[in-house]
Amino acid sequence: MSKFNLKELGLKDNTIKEFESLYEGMYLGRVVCEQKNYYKVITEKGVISAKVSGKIMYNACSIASYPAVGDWVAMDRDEDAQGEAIIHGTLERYSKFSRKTVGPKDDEQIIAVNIDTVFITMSLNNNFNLRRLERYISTAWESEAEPVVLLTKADLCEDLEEKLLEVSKVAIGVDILVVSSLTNEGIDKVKEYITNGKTVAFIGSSGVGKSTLINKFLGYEKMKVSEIRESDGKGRHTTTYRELIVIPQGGVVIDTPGMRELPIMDIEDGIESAFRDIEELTIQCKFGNCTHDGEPGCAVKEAISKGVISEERYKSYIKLKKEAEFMAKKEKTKKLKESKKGRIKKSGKKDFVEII
Ligand SMILES: Nc1nc2c(ncn2[C@@H]2O[C@H](COP(=O)(O)OP(=O)(O)OP(=O)(O)O)[C@@H](O)[C@H]2O)c(=O)[nH]1
Ligand SMILES: [Zn+2]
Repeated sequence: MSKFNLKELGLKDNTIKEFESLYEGMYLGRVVCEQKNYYKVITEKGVISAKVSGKIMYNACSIASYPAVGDWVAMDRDEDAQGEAIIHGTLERYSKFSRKTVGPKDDEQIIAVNIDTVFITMSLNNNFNLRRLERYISTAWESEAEPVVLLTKADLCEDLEEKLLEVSKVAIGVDILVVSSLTNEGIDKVKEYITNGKTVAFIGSSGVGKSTLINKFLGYEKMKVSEIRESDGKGRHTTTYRELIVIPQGGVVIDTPGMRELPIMDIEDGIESAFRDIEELTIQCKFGNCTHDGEPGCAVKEAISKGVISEERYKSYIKLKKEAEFMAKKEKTKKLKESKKGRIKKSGKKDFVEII
């Protein structure tokens, strides 16, 4: 008898179609977590251990081509057999939240895939930073999941109205929720997104209260929560790896370790969506090739001088665009090199412990 209904775990019709056409005789599962190349995968019968086939390893172009938390994978061994199942393929992802790895390398690091909603979690005390929020929102739009801004620790905020106004100016077209795990304010609003067949991910800095919230949805303390010094808002990293969690009342949650930085990949489309206010203005500039740097009839400069758009937001937009353009160029060169080389071997070192 089946223990889990895969549709309730987020399986979509397109994935089923793809699976049936490509992986006859195999079975489907969803990656729960990954550590040192070993995967935990949830199937209809329960959670099993798995590893990728030699062929996947051989053909992998980068770490990002390996299965990630939230992926649907095709496996060949019967779930009741002893030992690990072998993953033979990853089904197409309908959304992917990723960043550039921290440090000098330009590799992509996948944070979560196949998510319907990405909760951009930011606390209303020390962690509050609009520029960082813009970075997260841009990445979230690029991911193809629906971004929702989740402002936590409302109980520690004394100027909520003001902060909400500021957030509403940068989170255009994005739902904004305010919660407190201490008073339970707003928790039900978050629950509305976590329903049967839906997958949500909590993303944000360390210590903003992601695990505390997830424990609330679970009804028990699954996720370790570390004490945080409220004086400077700094906390130890508690969540050390990404994990997919099935919520008993329905829905799937992906918890991710707190991020210190969010270096971006080539997310130009995401930036366009996040900064649609500025993008719309650029079309109104007198000159089609306006650089918004002092030309006459510049709608962007005019909006800034009138206070419609803040100078800081505009600078943030330019900075992100430059970063994304740089990454786009890098990606292009890298793809060219890869196609010449054929493949890249995965190094043994993995990124599951996220001290970043
Ligand atoms: N005052 C207050 N404290 C909270 C709230 N939510 C969480 N905290 C506290 O904030 C600290 C960090 O919470 P976590 O849930 O571990 O934060 P996290 O985002 O999961 O952190 P990482 O696992 O490091 O990414 C703990 O001391 C919590 O008790 C809240 O709504 N109000
Ligand atoms: Zn202009």
